[in-house]
Amino acid sequence: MTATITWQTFPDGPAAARAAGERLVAAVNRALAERERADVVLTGGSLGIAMQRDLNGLPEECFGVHVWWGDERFVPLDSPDLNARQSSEVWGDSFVGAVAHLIMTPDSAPTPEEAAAAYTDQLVGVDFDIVFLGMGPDGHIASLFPGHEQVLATGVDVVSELASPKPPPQRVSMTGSRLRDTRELVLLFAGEQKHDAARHLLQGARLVENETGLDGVRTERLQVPEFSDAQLLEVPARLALTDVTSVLSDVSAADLLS
Ligand SMILES: O=C(O)[C@H](O)[C@@H](O)[C@H](O)[C@H](O)COP(=O)(O)O
Repeated sequence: MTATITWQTFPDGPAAARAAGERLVAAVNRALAERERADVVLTGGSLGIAMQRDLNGLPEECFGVHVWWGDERFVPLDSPDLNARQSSEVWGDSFVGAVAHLIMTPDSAPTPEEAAAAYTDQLVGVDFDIVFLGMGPDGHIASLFPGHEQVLATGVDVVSELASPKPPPQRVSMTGSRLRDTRELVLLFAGEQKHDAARHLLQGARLVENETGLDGVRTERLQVPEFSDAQLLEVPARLALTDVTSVLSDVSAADLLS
């Protein structure tokens, strides 16, 4: 099935991260108002962590907010590499009272497979309000890497990765189908080193709308084709392109397509 995605362009990575943080706050407040519960899925990486800093507008007490991680590095709880640790270190007073659903680490799970199975159990019946994903220069999202069979996993919510090309090698990741099953999805990336992957990401896409708001933010809408398994394996970030996806970046789609 084809999808129509939204693409917003910002002057730089920090500005895109701030916009992502605003999306997070809006999604939490809307979900709390509607169902007294909000389920947000965070990610690691430079912008994935930066967007969680200085959040304005969250309730002082975040009861009913459930925080999940789309992927986690399988490292000890006290490791500086742990995505959840990096998140909580930038939260400050945000998310007081929220439930943080940590993926098990080697402190409590003997293997990444067991951590993946335990997270699968926790996720039963959970509806995501918003999912955030970063993209690596190789086109990976979460811990779904080009050429790795986990990219095409179906009928399973969480997988393990034992040989990640991005250190650390052992990881746990939600699958493409679980990450796509959300009310809103934000794919966030910036920097020259990501532009090649972004060009590939948009292969076969067609620009259908283009406007610049009063705030100077350019918003484009693009139709993306249905991707084959081979195309998903080549650029796993294609999994993130759905009708509810907004890409927040420092480069416009038009520039990448030209
Ligand atoms: O744990 C991780 O490493 C991630 O979840 C990973 O998918 C990350 O989001 C991208 O690699 C982008 O990271 P950068 O923004 O640092 O390039």
